[in-house]
Amino acid sequence: MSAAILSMEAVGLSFGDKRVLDNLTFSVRRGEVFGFLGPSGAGKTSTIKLLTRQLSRDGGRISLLGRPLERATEADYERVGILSDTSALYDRMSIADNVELYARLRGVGRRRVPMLLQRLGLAEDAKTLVKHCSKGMRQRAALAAALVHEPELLFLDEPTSGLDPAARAEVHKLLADLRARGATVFLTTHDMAEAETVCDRVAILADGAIAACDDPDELKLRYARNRIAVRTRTRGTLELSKDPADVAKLPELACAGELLAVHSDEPNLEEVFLELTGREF
Ligand SMILES: Nc1ncnc2c1ncn2[C@@H]1O[C@H](COP(=O)(O)OP(=O)(O)OP(=O)(O)O)[C@@H](O)[C@H]1O
Repeated sequence: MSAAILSMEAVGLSFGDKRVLDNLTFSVRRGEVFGFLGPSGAGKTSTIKLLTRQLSRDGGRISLLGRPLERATEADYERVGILSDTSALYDRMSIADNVELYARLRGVGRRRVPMLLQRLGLAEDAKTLVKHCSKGMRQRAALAAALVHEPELLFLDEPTSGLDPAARAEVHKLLADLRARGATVFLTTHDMAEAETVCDRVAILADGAIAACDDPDELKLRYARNRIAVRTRTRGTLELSKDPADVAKLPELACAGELLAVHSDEPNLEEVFLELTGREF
C-alpha cells in the first residue's frame, strides 16, 4: 500500500472571481481509505469533480491510475466508481431494476446485485419504486449502483449522510470489506468520528489547500496538548503538564496512595479539525 493511485499537484480552481482551490497538493495511496475533510463550501465535491473530469482546473497537475488525467481513457474510468448527490436513480423504477441497469451500463452481469442489496439492507425493499424510498434508502441504492462493477477506485461524497446509525455501521463494514479486497476509497464526510473510524489517512482542506494530511492518530498526537489529567483519591482531578518536573509528581502521588487514574488529554479529530479550519462543520 504505497504507490499513489491518484495525485494532485498545485491544482487551482476558480468559479468566476471566486478562488475555491489554490495550490491543492496531495496524493492517495493505492489500497487506502482516504478521508477528504473540510468545512462546507471548502471545495471537496469540486475536487471529486476535477478528478472525475466533470470540471476543469485552472492550473496544476492531476494524475489518476498512474497517468496524467488528460490521458485517462474510458477504460480507466471503468475502474472507477462514484457516489455523489447527483448520482442518478430513476424514480419510476424499483431499487433492484436501477442497480441492474447500472450493472448493464457497466457491462457486468447482475450476479452481484442481490448480494449488494442484502449487504446494504435493501433486500426486502428491492422491488420498491425509488420514488417511494426514503433519503437513506436512495443513498444506499446509489451506493449499490456505484459498487456494482467492483471498482478499484471509489469516490464517495458523503456516503452516510442521511443514514440511521445501523445503516451507517453497515456502510462502514462495507468500506472495511472494500479495503480488505484492495480497493481504494476517496471519501468526504462531515462526521469526524466516522473519519477516525474508517480512514487510514485524512486530509483537511482549508482555504483552498491542504492544512494537514496524515493518519488520524498521528494528527491527534501532533495537536496533543501538553497536559495530563490525574484523578486522585482525596484531591480531585489535578491537571499536570507533560514536563519532567510535573511528571515526577506521579510516583509521589502513587506512593501516597492518591493515584486513581492518569488520562492523556489528546484532542479528538473534531477538535483538530476546528483548530485547523477555525470553523464549524
Ligand atoms: N458550478 C459552480 N458554479 C459556481 N460556484 C460553484 C460551483 N460549484 C461549486 N461552487 C462553489 O465552490 C465552492 C466549493 O463548493 P463544493 O461543493 O466543492 O464544496 P464542498 O466542500 O463539497 O461543500 P459541502 O461540504 O457543503 O458539500 C462553494 O463556494 C460553491 O458555492
